[in-house]
Amino acid sequence: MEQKGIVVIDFGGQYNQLIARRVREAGVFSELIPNRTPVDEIRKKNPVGIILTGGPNSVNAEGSMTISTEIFELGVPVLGICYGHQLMTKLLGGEVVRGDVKEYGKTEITFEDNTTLFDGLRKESIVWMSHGDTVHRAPEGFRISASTKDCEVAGMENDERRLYGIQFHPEVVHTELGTEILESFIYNICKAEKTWEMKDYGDMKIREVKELAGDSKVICALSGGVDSSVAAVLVHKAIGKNLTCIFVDHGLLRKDEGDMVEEIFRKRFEMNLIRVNAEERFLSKLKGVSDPERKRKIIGEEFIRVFEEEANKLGDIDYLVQGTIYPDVVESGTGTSAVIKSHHNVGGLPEDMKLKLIEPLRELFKDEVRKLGEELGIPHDLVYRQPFPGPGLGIRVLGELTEEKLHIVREADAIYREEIAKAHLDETIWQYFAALPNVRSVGVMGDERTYSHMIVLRAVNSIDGMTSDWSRIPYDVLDIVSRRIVNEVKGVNRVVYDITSKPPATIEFE
Ligand SMILES: Nc1ncnc2c1ncn2[C@@H]1O[C@H](COP(=O)(O)OP(=O)(O)OP(=O)(O)O)[C@@H](O)[C@H]1O
Ligand SMILES: O=c1[nH]c(=O)c2[nH+]cn([C@@H]3O[C@H](COP(=O)(O)O)[C@@H](O)[C@H]3O)c2[nH]1
Ligand SMILES: NC(=O)CC[C@H](N)C(=O)O
Ligand SMILES: [Mg+2]
Repeated sequence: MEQKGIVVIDFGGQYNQLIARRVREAGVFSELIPNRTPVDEIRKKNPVGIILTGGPNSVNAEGSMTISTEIFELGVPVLGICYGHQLMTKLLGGEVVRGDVKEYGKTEITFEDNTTLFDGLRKESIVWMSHGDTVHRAPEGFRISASTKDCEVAGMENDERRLYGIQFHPEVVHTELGTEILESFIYNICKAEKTWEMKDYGDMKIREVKELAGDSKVICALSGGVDSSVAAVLVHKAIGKNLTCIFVDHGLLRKDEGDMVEEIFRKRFEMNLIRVNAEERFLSKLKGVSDPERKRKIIGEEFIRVFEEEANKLGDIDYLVQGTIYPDVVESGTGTSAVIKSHHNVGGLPEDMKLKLIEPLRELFKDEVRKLGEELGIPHDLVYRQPFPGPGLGIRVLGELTEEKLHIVREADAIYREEIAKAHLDETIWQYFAALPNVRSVGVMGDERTYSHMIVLRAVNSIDGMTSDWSRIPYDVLDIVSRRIVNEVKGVNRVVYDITSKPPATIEFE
């Protein structure tokens, strides 16, 4: 029987779809399936290998996600990653404990000599971790293949049974040898054949949209950002003039952004575009609300109400296109994965929504969307714009929004962006912005006491938005930005720079 690639079993981790994507990138078909899938069904798929993903549970907690031990008896190599590594340990008789020291983000690791999984790789490298539990004792028959300062069993293997466990995440780009390690599992251990190519994704989606929409009219939620621009161009190729894009100025955009988006879009694209100025209705709905998830849900619902009204004006419209991408989906919670934040376009949608969604980019990550955008002929500078979240400054002013705070963060952000561009750092930093925490502190300005707002600057390097590290912006640039913000933006007396990676932080603050 033909072997069908690598099955990735979902225990609710943040990077699960990323694992399947990395396997496909390596040239082997891969799909993500729920952990409740009966082992018999997995057997029928006849996989060449199985990967158990990470997840938010603790294997020792009651009711935590699990799988039948038959999975280890299929004669197919199994790689457990993070939660998967811990689960393999527990199910096979080893011991998992709450670690004294937890590891989040960048971690130095040492690979042992003569391992199978790390064969041919240098001994010391950097991996990305995100765990609180730790394997205290590997199951019988396993030997330790890697360790870190705080985690003795960071890797374990049992060649006879072809079972492998690793505590770190090889699927995230910040793990230095991640691709090599996954390829070692795929090719050296599973002996998979290269049969999968990620081509014609755009053509496939264009065909799907054509079939779905037929001759009917469709609207597209367009922010001027990367994802919705790519989605709009793709759908436009499928249905042409039947597409109308709707850009909402919700009063939470950056300085001058509304006019800029409108101008660029009208100049560069031949698509119908409606701009809706909805500042007042968004701000009045958000008045007095300080909980981040409440804010996200209010913004998500209000977006849809605006789209519904515009759809009614245009006549008979069933479909709404959104530039939703996979990180929006997984961070909003999928049932197995935890809710990290409800992205307005997924977890923030109202329940009583009438428009049906078309989301051609839903399985993709940011860097894949960019590649697709260039293939569709969208100019490089548009495709490589930095991301800006749909809820905008609404989640960059932490806690309750006021006109004053929005003004402060907008001005500070504009200065920051101007200086980053002057220093030619805008091409290399993935995303950078100012945020306003709900904190005041004491300062002394012109010999007088001040008690004013603090601005936080954030800049991160990432590829797919799933993990990130903070950018090492030269001190001189930070110095100019700080001085300009305090001098030019009234109501600010302190500027700090965020030096946290994701995980444990996220890129945005709410
Ligand atoms: N101001 C807006 N007006 C209309 N639709 C919006 C607006 N902001 C966001 N959306 C919709 O929500 C989706 C998700 O927003 P998100 O910010 O993740 O994507 P984007 O703006 O298209 O791309 P980027 O990540 O580059 O900012 C968008 O693709 C778009 O469909
Ligand atoms: O469409 C969006 N709707 C949202 O509600 C939202 N929240 C965060 N982001 C963007 O997603 C990426 C990952 O963000 P976080 O690390 O903050 O979760 C970063 O690029 C964020 O800017 C959003 N995009
Ligand atoms: N990323 C993971 O898979 C984490 C596993 C488990 N929840 C822990 O904290 O150790
Ligand atoms: Mg955006």
